[in-house]
Amino acid sequence: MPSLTRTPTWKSLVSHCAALQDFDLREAFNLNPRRFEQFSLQFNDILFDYSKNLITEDTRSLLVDLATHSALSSKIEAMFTGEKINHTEQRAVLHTALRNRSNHPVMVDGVDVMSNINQVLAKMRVFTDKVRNEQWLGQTGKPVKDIVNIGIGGSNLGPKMVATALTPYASDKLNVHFVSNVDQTDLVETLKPLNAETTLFIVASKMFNTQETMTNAHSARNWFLEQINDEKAIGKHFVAISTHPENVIEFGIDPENIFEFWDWVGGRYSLWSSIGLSIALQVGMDNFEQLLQGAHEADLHFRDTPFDRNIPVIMGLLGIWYNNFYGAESHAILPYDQSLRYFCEFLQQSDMESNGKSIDRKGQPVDYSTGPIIWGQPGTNGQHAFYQLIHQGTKLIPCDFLAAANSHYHLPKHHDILISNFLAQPEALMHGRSAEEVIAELPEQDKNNAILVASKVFVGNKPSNSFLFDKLTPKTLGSLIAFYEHKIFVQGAIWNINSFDQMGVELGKVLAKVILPELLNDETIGSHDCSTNGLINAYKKLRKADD
Ligand SMILES: O=P(O)(O)OC[C@H]1O[C@](O)(CO)[C@@H](O)[C@@H]1O
Repeated sequence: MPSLTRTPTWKSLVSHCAALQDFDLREAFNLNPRRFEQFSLQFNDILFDYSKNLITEDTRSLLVDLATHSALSSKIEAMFTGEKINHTEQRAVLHTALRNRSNHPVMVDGVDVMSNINQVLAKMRVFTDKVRNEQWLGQTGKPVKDIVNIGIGGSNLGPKMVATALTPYASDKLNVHFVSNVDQTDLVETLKPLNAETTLFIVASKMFNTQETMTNAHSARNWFLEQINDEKAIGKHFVAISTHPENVIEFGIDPENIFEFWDWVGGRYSLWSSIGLSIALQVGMDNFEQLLQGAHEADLHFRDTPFDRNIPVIMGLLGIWYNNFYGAESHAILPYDQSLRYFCEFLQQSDMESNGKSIDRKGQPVDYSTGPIIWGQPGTNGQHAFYQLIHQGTKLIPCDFLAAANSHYHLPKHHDILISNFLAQPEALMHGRSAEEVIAELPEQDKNNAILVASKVFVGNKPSNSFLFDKLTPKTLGSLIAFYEHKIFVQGAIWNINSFDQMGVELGKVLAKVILPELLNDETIGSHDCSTNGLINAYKKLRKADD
């Protein structure tokens, strides 16, 4: 098979992009009043408007051709049916099975994984009901008030994002906290207001040997035992989630308190598994299952819908359009929803750990750009921080805007103000403001001030997608997350990379293991390059001065 960039479809896209150099979105909307209908899709309560993109019908057809010629359909099937598409680690990739509410069998190595999945879901239900109904009592007979999820990466970002997003569904008897950083500030400041008698720790780690999580878990255990000096009490205050129960038992957690998952669940795709226990405790198992249902329906859409009407396929293709043909380096995620304040952080891991790769599936260096830099934060805060650069800077930054038509809260005016901004920003990016428009608006004495006029011009023609949904319910959130997961899949499939390993996080960990013992003595270190030696030795001096 020729390299991606030498395929006829790729070459057609290169020529098409060159032919579109003068494409003007304002003109496209003026000429075609049906552009919104042509380039928007409805899925349940989610409206996906992608009409404000630098595309024509031909662009869409060519991009769909690219997907077709990249064997996207068979790659999707391979994922859903449990083929070991994570070939470097010889693993299936089955987060879709975790939310397979149809219960149709999904086979891995000849075994249907659905029965294990359902058993763990049932165990989660029993446990969460007990805790939420105040039947799970701590060592001193008191019900749980605070839950501390200790985990990092996928064992933190997904649960933290969803638990935060679904706060309106939260039990008012429980507070869920997340500790991830090995920086002691995280644990110390989280535990400060808590009482061991009413605290439940969830140690969440796929491998159960991750340095940050294990260090935090041991310190949490010490904090607990300082207050309740009884090893036996650990069983009532510590539960674990892992694919490695043997490591959990070694840590000292009761085997009864282990919630299992499996090596065919990638860390960054694991919130649907027992890693979502903190979510289920916060919002209840019925709501957790609604989250799964939303994702499942999005999975069916992704698997069964023709590419030109398939939301995650279109999202992935548009990303490729800008990344590979316009040289865009990043993609902004801009939810107009404070509940989604961790959505971008979550997607940074999902996307960048998945598609931050530079070799193809055969181990050959790629000659095209792969995963984008994902960044952003909730509107309207972002508007008062970095939108200046999106509007008037030199870089092309495709944006995703997301908003719910209905808030969970009812203060007068707030939501309409929020939504007016959600609507105005994509319009401003697309429409821009010409020098003539600027001059028309300026007072008479400034109309000839060329510098002022130039500084107020917005070139416009900047692309964005908008997602508008009814309300941020568990089900809608499940669908949105699944769309983004599948968008990442589509791009990885077309770039022909393995989106499901993460070897790039290893080297730093290995080197830190070499450095750690060097910090534990007072000797001057000379075994690294002079910069690293200099920093280590400076740290040791400063640390001593601090003592
Ligand atoms: O759940 P674990 O095994 O502690 O791993 C945490 C995170 O570390 C990584 O392996 C590397 O950052 C992630 O993929 C994973 O989500």
